[in-house]
Amino acid sequence: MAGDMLGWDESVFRDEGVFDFEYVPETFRHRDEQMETLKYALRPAVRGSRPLNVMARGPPGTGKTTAVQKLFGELSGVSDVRTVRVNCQVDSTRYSVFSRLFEGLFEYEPPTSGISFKKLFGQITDKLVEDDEVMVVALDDVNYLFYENEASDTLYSLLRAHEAHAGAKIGVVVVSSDLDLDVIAELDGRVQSVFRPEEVYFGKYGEREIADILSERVERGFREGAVGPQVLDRVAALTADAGGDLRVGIDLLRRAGLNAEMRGSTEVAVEDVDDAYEKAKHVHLSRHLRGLSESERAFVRVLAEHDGKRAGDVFDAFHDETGLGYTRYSEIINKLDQLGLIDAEYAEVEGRGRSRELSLSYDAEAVLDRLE
Ligand SMILES: Nc1ncnc2c1ncn2[C@@H]1O[C@H](COP(=O)(O)OP(=O)(O)OP(=O)(O)O)[C@@H](O)[C@H]1O
Repeated sequence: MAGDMLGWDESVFRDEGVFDFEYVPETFRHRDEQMETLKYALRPAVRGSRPLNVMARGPPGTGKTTAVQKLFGELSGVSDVRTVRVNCQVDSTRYSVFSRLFEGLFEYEPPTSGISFKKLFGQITDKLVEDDEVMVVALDDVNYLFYENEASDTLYSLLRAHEAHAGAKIGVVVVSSDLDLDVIAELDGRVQSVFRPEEVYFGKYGEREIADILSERVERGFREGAVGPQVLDRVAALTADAGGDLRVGIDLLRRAGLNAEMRGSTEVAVEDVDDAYEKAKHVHLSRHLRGLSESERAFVRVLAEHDGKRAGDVFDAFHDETGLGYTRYSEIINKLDQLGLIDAEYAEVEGRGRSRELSLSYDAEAVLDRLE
């Protein structure tokens, strides 16, 4: 067998586990500012006081969950602080959120016989008071509580815990990746009056930042020399193009590695990345399209017919089709741009100043196929 071919017991990977989505990275670059604000808000907990509440927002895959996991990891090392992260996509009612908190605190599930919310809540706060501990709760993907209309009740209970149960100290970190959702405005007035969180924004990573972050993953995940700078740059460029969700890049690295192995090569090639992207991108495309509303789908359909045209011209066609106005039209453009489904680029137009040109980020035919 040639020297650069893989034997059965060989692999391009050193540790494939670093490409798992649950993997918490060793170093967390380009998020210092966000981590500082979070630490500032939570610091009182270390001194035994109720921390400030925080709202963290930003598009998908920008490190919000990772920031919470890192901080909670550090805080759990400090005695008298309890941390619980709730994934609201899974636990999307007040009752299930508090069941999760109970479990985090007692390390066993609450009785399934169905105790009342009041009782569940009382047991949690009693325990905190008894042990003289502060609890920090992260409501990750809080947008799902809003979709279920449970957000106000859940937050109200958490934020007023110290009034309902003297001595109970709870701080809340709310995390949302739905940029269309104005978290504060959507809450009831009674919650708004007690919820004045510190705000932390997680912006999209740029291409250089993506390459920098992924280079660490490459170092840990691949054998030396398996992934060269060109491959890394290609992955970063495709990830940035697809909207900047770091998960896309991590997934591409892993798939490209598997492609190289399939060829029996010890080195990942740029073509391995491109092949992986060809296959994976439609997975993302279908996922995005499934989540769109009727008017958003209508917009995508119109754009497929007017790919690369100026925003004004596309609007005329969109308006003819749907009867919707310019405000809604702009909102749709911004959302789909954020999702990485379309590109909205400013271009100089002779004699008319700047105007936006709109194009689909995917092949129009592939999009139309999947819209049906
Ligand atoms: N600065 C970074 N350094 C290393 N890895 C990172 C960084 N930012 C994000 N990641 C990785 O990218 C992936 C997505 O990050 P994370 O889940 O924290 O994003 P998120 O903003 O919470 O996404 P969502 O809003 O979709 O839940 C994770 O695998 C995480 O390890």
